[in-house]
Order: sequence, then structure tokens, then C-alpha cells
Amino acid sequence: MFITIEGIDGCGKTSQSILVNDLLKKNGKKTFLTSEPRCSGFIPWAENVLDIIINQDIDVKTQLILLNAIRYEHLQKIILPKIKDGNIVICDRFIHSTIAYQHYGFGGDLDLILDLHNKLHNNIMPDVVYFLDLDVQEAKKRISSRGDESRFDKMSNEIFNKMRNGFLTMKNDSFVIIDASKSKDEIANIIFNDILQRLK
Ligand SMILES: Nc1ncnc2c1ncn2[C@@H]1O[C@H](COP(=O)(O)OP(=O)(O)O)[C@@H](O)[C@H]1O
Ligand SMILES: Cc1cn([C@H]2C[C@H](O)[C@@H](COP(=O)(O)OP(=O)(O)O)O2)c(=O)[nH]c1=O
Repeated sequence: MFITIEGIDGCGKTSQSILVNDLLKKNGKKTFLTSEPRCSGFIPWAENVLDIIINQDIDVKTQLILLNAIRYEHLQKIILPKIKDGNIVICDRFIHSTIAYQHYGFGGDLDLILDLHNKLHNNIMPDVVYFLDLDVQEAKKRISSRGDESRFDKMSNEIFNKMRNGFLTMKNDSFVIIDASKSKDEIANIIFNDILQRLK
């Protein structure tokens, strides 16, 4: 099973990935936790490429080339083997972040994003996406309290609202919208119980 956690910066993805992973492990499930674009250190050079994506003034097409290079290695060397080995793989961000950020946020061509995903990654999609929906101002408050704002974190509320609304257009049976203003434990339990239902 392949699960992704999505949302704008500061909505609680990192916290939820860890909490849900712990709940599943305690329940005896074999899990593997990773993230994009940092790949949780499993692809060591991804951090260097992320530094370019976030801190250099590059075209959105260049962002897409770099993000897809990371994703290709991450899928081939980490995610796909872990799924094959029977793990529930939880990934903090994946293709839906690319659609929300590079298309809805920065105006990149949606067809190009989908074509690249199809041709490079065989159109692999998560079995389920948990989208943590949070008011932009609340997300920004959470980021500033965390105290490690990146250049992307400092983008305008207008851009973050475009991304949030972009995510909301992706709703379907395998794209679950979660109210991220609830407490960490409440959200983790909602996601955990939904995963257990889907495993039945
Ligand atoms: N449900 C929540 N309620 C209140 N604060 C939260 C909640 N989830 C996360 N936080 C806090 O908000 C900040 C950002 O959370 P984080 O999990 O790092 O988000 P993201 O990975 O989406 O950027 C952290 O300081 C975290 O402890
Ligand atoms: C996966 C992905 C991330 N990003 C952005 C979102 C984040 O602002 C940034 C870096 O991710 P990261 O530093 O891991 O941020 P966070 O912990 O808040 O998720 O990369 C994209 O723009 N497109 C993508 O496809």
C-alpha cells in the first residue's frame, strides 16, 4: 500500500506522518516512512537539489526537471522496492504537491506535469492521499512558531491560497480531505482508522 500526506507548508504533514507511522507499527503493521523532496535522507543528494529549487531563482520548468529527478531515484531505489517488500509506505508529499505548487501556485503547465509523471514514473499514484486542509494564516502561524522558514514558506498568502484551493479541486475517493485545525492526536486517529478500513 502506498499512502501520501499532502498539504501546504505548516499544515502538519511531518507531525502526522510520524504519528500515523507509529500507530500502524504499534498495530503490528510493516511500514516505511519517507518524504519528498528531501527523501528523508534516503537519497542523500536530494537535499542539495532542494536547496537549488528553494533558494535559486529558477523557471518552473527547471523546478519540474529537478523535482522529477529526485522522484525518479526515490521511486526506483526506495519507494517501489519497499512496497514490493510488503510495507505500507507513507510518503510526506508526492505528485499532488507538484500539481498544487508548480501548477496552481506557480502557473506551470498541468499537461507537462502529468505527461512527465506518466512517462517517467509510469503514472504511479498513491492508493490514498490524506490532504490536511488548513487556513493559510493558521499554517503560517505554525511555521513561524516552528522557526525554520524557507524561501517557499515566506510566499504570499495569495499564492498559498491558490495552492490550497488547487489541492481542494483534487478530491476523489482516494483523496481524503481532513480538517487540519483539529488536534494532532485526533487527526492521527482519523487517518489511522481510515487506513485500517482500507486494508480490510
Ligand atoms: N494539529 C496541530 N495542532 C497544532 N499544532 C500543530 C498541529 N500539527 C502540527 N502542529 C505544529 O505546527 C508546526 C508545523 O507542523 P509540521 O508537522 O512540521 O508541518 P508540515 O510538515 O506540514 O510543514 C509544528 O511546530 C507542529 O508541532
Ligand atoms: C514534493 C514537492 C515539494 N515542493 C515544495 C514544498 C515545500 O515548500 C518545499 C520543501 O519541502 P520541505 O522543506 O520538506 O517542506 P515541508 O516540511 O513544509 O513539507 O518543496 C514543491 O514545490 N513541489 C513538489 O513537488
